Amino acid sequence: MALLEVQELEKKFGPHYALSKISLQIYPGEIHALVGENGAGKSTFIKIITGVYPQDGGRIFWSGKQEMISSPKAARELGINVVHQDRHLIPSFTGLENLFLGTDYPKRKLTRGILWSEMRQKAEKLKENLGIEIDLRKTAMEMSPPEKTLLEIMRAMMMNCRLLILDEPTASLTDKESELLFQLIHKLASQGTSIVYVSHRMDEIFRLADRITVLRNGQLAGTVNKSEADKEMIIRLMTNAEVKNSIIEKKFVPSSASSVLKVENVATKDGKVKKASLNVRQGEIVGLFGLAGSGRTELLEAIYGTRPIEKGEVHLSNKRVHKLSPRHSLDSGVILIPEERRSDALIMGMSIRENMTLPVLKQFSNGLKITDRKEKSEVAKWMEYMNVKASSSEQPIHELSGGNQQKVVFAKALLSNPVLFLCDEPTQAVDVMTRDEIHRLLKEQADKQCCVLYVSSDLKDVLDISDRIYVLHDGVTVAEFINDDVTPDQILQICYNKGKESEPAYG
Ligand SMILES: Nc1ncnc2c1ncn2[C@@H]1O[C@H](COP(=O)(O)OP(=O)(O)OP(=O)(O)O)[C@@H](O)[C@H]1O
Repeated sequence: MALLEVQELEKKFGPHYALSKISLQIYPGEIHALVGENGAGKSTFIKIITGVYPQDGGRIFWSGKQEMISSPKAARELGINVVHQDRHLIPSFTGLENLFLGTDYPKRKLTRGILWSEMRQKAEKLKENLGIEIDLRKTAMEMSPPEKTLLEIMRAMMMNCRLLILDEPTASLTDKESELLFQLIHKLASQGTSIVYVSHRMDEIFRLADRITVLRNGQLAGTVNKSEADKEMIIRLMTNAEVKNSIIEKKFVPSSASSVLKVENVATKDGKVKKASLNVRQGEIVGLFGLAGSGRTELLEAIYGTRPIEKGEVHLSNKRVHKLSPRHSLDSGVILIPEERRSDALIMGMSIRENMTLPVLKQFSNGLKITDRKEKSEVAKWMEYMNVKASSSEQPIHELSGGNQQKVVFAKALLSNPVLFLCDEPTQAVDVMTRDEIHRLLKEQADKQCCVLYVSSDLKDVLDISDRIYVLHDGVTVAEFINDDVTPDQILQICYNKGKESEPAYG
């Protein structure tokens, strides 16, 4: 019997169906992947079965019994837990405190004092059962992304989870860290826990899933056994179109080409970047790869001017910048596409149009007022170009799916005609077609004599797009490769062999 069965599930936002007559079953111990283009309805489905949204139609059965999942608490009581991309941990709490969050701490009968030793014992037992090595004395903010994911999975299992939903769990993990996470997922499934695995990364889906459900425009495009499917078939189900294989040609930009960015021995005040040196030339796409905690985001922030530097020099177009700041970067045509785009790149209360044109309103002014027509036609052009799925440019940005928000961030960046893109995980959470689209677009920009510094935790992503690659380890740039015949292994060897301290925390 299915653990979870939904029949003809529906959800409407205004006149628009986000989900229409979805029926599927999840069996005990099954790893079930849920895939679909950005805006296909995956998050809406998860929100309904975890009690965040009420359904507008259809039925939900749990172990054969019809249920109304009216709140997240009701979902947890049934045994349904979700680990989100935006992790739900309290940063200043220790691992142990976070683990017991939302549960009744065990207390002494008379004094009501918390029984920490009992909590520790329970946590240790769970760690042993799951084969997890993690230091629960660390606070959540001291933990690396894989450690946080583990902690959330442990927390779910603490609550007797029977259906664990993982929403893009590998988004900021490297291949090796992901591989270890997969082992844990298999272990959970073999112990009887059902897994719903949401991801845009096809390799992982085929590596992990028993069955794959594809959503398209809020409808069920199909559920298939992995053994009977291949990537092309899944993409066809997602898009209803033939697969285009786009390979980005790498180019060799000679060292005599004019330098747009030069970073020399930069160290940040907080010590996250210790000694970084690199250069990016006109027309070039340069990848920056490192494990979680290597300082890749921090280096981009230092260059952009949001993370103070203590030592070293940054030169833009051969001029040393003495006072790095976001204002100076914007004025110099440097754009940062941040990893935390929801909080750092978009204003959730504003519309798509307002978000896109806010930094460049001057472009649309005739000296006296903003010319609406010009603004709207530019916005429409970029929305079409980026294939943003929305009811209109006036739709509030918070109503868009995660991937469509990412597309708006890109469109906004393009509107300001940058000379240098600093991209931090730009393809995170976007579907495979949009990933190719973003690559193509950056390539086009580079061909127009712009240039790109590209950070991604997905090594394949870096190898697919970059002309040259720097490797960052513990805040230090330790290697540089021309991306002609360099292999993923060569790069990972450097990352892992440079220091044992960056070993991921799995047992
Ligand atoms: N609160 C809301 N108000 C209005 N429309 C919404 C709301 N939440 C989602 N939608 C719409 O419902 C549709 C499905 O969105 P959903 O977030 O479920 O997609 P998704 O498959 O999870 O996409 P992604 O891969 O980009 O995260 C989209 O068209 C989205 O704009």
